[in-house]
Amino acid sequence: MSEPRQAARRIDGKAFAATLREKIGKVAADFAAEAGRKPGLAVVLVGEDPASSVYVRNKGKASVAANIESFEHRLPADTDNDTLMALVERLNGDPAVDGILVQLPLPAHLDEQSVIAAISPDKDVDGFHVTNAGRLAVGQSGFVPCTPLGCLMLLKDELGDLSGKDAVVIGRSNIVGKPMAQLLTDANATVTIAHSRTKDLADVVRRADIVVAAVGRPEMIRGDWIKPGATVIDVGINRVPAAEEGKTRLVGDVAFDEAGQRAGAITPVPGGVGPMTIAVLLRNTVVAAYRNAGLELADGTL
Ligand SMILES: Nc1nc2c(c(=O)[nH]1)N[C@@H](CN(C=O)c1ccc(C(=O)N[C@@H](CCC(=O)O)C(=O)O)cc1)CN2
Repeated sequence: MSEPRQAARRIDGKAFAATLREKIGKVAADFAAEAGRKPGLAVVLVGEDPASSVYVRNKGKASVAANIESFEHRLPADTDNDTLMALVERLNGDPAVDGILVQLPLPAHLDEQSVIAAISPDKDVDGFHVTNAGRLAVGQSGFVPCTPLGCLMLLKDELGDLSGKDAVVIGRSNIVGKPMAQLLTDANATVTIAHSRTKDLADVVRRADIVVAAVGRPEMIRGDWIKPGATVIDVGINRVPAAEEGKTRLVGDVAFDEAGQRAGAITPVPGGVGPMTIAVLLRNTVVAAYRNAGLELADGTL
């Protein structure tokens, strides 16, 4: 009789992100000594979505702790497109602002695409502007979206070289799925992008050495879909009812306990990919500051 598999290694994104933020803080301090000012990050929140408010507050706190100037702009939920665009234009022209981020999702009456398009590509630290998406697609340096870049950092830390690995990315959003697939391809993995119309999804996942789940459906990826020893990166952050009446809890897109019996390593939710999103945002802001000030940041520093 075979022994039951040992539980997977837990990839600690929270600890990895803390170490990265510390390093970013030192590089930001070096920048300030050289440029005579701190790197600056402007975050714009429209409305009062509770989760978005928390993320924006956390971005401000993390910026300050990493020697980055934080400019927070909170606008009422009924802000119109022209007012938001005017603020973005003002931030584009502000020399103290190196990075601009408009927190998503925006209220339904606002046009997300036109707002993102209005951000200067050189200040687009979210990496959502088509110019930066295009730069990533053709291998030019630009800004890479924070969540997929954070996932890649965790994967490289866990596996080292990704060459020749079979990877599946479940989800094809512009913010996570597509850039993730591009980053894995650039790292010489063989990549499949799966989505809601993929046939036999479980079989596609079973072939993968690397699974990145970004579908936004609680615990959709089951344990018996996971190839033994695979590395599983769970991007999902889903709030579901908890056992205790009236309470909620967070779960990922992967059934963590089941998958953890087969995977070699797996990110938890919370404490996996989520904290990397903010750490990489700070990293992109410091990189933007160096570029905008025309100063040299040695390759591989961050
Ligand atoms: N303009 C942007 N909007 C949004 C982005 C983004 O990258 N740019 N990503 C998400 C939200 N997000 C950052 O904005 C974000 C999500 C989750 C976390 C995080 O640390 N999550 C924790 C759990 C937090 C909780 O208890 O709710 C974790 O996973 O451990 C950070 C940032 C959508 N919008």
